[in-house]
Amino acid sequence: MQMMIVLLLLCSTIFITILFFQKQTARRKSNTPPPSPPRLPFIGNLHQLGRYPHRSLCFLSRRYGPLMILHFGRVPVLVVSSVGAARDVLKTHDRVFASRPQSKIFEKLMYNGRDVAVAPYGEYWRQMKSVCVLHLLSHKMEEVRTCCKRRSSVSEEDLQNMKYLKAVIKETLRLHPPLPLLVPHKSTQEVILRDYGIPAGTQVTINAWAIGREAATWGQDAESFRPERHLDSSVDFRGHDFELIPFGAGRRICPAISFAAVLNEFVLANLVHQLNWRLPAESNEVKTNVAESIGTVIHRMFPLYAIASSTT
Ligand code: HEM
Repeated sequence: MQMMIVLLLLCSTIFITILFFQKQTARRKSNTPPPSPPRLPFIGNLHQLGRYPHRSLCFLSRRYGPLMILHFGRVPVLVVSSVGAARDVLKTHDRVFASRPQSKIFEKLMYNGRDVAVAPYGEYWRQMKSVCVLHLLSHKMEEVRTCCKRRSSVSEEDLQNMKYLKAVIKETLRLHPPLPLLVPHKSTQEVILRDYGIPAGTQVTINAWAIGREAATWGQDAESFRPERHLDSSVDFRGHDFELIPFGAGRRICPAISFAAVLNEFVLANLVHQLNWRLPAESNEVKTNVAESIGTVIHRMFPLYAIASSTT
């Protein structure tokens, strides 16, 4: 009997000690912030962003890792640059990171910050988003469908079979996402991400451009435009596959994905089907130069001139 009591006491002491150490380690881990490149007074790391922030951040992430903290002036920003880290933020902790940072620019340009795209996470945003999806976009999609049916010689059934056309659109969005850093997110509570402590109120930037070019996912030819890679792959841009997130993922995903996909496919299919296309003789260099120009969204620095002629 005495032996049993001693054994029980011993087991509970071991158990309590393990619990204590686990708690201590978790506390130590949660106090560790993600790595940061050295910063300058006042401007922080702003000088390292350059003309193409998505490229500079991708370069920095190779040294500091898929989760790093940069300072935009005095504001700490968590930069997310890998498939796994994006999944952690946009899926595992989706609710925590579903808010938006507020800024004077958003206030001035986006209806006092009340536009659905920049509204903080909460009841107002929820209502705006459901209105947006249910009414505006479904109505617009119907409009596109009826209008396309009347004017187009490519039907929706035809589109289902145009596997290569869909692959071209996917490959374009992989290498050239119009919003390479998505729209900034903000955390609303403290969270531990891959052993790093992320305080509530942290601004988050997700580098969809870097993720779309990750060699570990896309192979050694990740930088090449090769639509064929999508023909036998189930990876899609609808927010389930974190390898391809030009529309974001999780609660803040672009509500217009279906609308934009249908529109892109119809327009491209009809342009190719109804017209013959050729390049002006002198434009060979421009044709291959896909340099980016920075604006609200990324676009070509050198416009592509092409000559259309009737197929009849
Ligand atoms: C190819 C076309 C498009 C692309 C690549 C795109 C991409 C995106 C991205 C990356 C986001 C932010 C996702 C995030 O924060 O994680 C977004 C949000 C949003 N997009 Fe789009 N978008 C496109 C077209 C459109 C169109 C045509 C509309 C409207 C008709 C639209 C309406 C919105 C709205 C309202 C949000 C904010 C959602 C929220 O904050 O809850 N988008 N889009």
